[in-house]
Amino acid sequence: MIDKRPKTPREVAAFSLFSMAEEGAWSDGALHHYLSRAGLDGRDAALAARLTYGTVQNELLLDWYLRSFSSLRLKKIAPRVLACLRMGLYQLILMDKIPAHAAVAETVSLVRHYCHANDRTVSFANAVMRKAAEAVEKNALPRLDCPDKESYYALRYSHPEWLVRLLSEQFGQKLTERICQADNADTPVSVRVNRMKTTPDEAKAELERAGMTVTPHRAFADILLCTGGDAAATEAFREGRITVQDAASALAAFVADPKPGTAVLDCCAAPGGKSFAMAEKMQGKGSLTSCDIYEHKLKRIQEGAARLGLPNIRTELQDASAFRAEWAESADTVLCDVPCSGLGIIRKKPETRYKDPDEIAKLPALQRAILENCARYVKKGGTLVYSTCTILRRENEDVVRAFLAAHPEFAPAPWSHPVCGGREDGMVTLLPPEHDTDGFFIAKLKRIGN
Ligand SMILES: C[S@@+](CC[C@H](N)C(=O)[O-])C[C@H]1O[C@@H](n2cnc3c(N)ncnc32)[C@H](O)[C@@H]1O
Repeated sequence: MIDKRPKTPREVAAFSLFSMAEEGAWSDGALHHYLSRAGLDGRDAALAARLTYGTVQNELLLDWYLRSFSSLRLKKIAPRVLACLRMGLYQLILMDKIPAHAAVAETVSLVRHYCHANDRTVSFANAVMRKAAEAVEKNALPRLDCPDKESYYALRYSHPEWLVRLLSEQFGQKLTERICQADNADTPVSVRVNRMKTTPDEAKAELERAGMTVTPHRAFADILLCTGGDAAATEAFREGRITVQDAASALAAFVADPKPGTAVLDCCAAPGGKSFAMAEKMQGKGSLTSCDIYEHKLKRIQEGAARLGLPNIRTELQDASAFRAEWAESADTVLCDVPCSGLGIIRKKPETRYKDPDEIAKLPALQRAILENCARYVKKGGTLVYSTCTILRRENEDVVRAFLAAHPEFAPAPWSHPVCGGREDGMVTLLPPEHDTDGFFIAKLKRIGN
């Protein structure tokens, strides 16, 4: 992280982008870090967030424009300078409230002060920004001429073309465009109310008193959507009356439906969101074993359980693809919330879209191995839930269908919820523009027998 304390929204955004480029930081983590150091007021903090996320969300489009204004190939531009120019073009081309002279002057100032730039580099940045400002002013930006709709969506909404083509095959062109749009929209922070400590009405009033605008989720009573503040910095959060969780993730716990006093295994549990929701449904009674393959992540689960007042969560370091003989047929409910491409949560983590597609293609084999292994822990008559935060069929229905074909002892278990209605085949793919949730997949299966 950069040592200097940022003082302005643009400095916060630029430092966040530098940390992403130089240290592989996540956008939300870097932004949170620099915002906490800057101590900006609410409006400036919102501007810093918009500049950071907007630049990442539109990176491919901004680079496409940049190529027509830059005398240098993008590969030849130093990473910090490139980040500043992208953010500058974002303000000029895609934001409507920033005066052009401010976007130009502030970008050049960032390059001069924070990019180890010599005079030539500063002049270069100035020339790029001035050319872009002139094109915007004369309404003479280059047109996005693309050979087909998929390549247009890929450029317009800065999604990799391989992803847009896969989504288009699965969902059709219209819905694919809406998914890409939703991925770039401002998203409220979603919190789930801990019913063991408060009610949705009380939590809403408390968050409003803390200055936030709070809207209950249209179909999920425990979920409140918050804007205008940091829900995780409130007393309600610190004292465990709320936790940050999307409706889709909370829905997975609802679907698992663990009863008080039963034995539950959460195989890929960190940082613990679904374990917490399940433990609350169990009213703190029974045993919930929350496993992860990374020891340091178990601490996050323990801290969350303590904050929320959930005595029945126990953590275990365990590889979900490796068999633990003593756990065979021991759990009433098993949740496999497997590692996945994360392509359903682009609206929260915009850089997820730029992950290596070759790495993503390897995931179904691991997901299948985890499901196969953890299914062995389900008691006869027990429940197995498989979930991901991706919307790619090959990580979702394909994994579950292959599993069911090989395991006649399991069958789909129907369920229903106002978020998505009745699911006769036990499965749902949630989409941000349709369900007001993250993109997500949930499948509920039952082990046959008593
Ligand atoms: C999608 S996240 C789980 C999110 C979590 N269920 C929640 O609701 O907060 C997947 C988790 O699986 C863990 N993981 C990855 N490979 C694993 C494996 N082979 N066995 C167990 N956990 C694994 C990751 O460390 C990560 O914490």
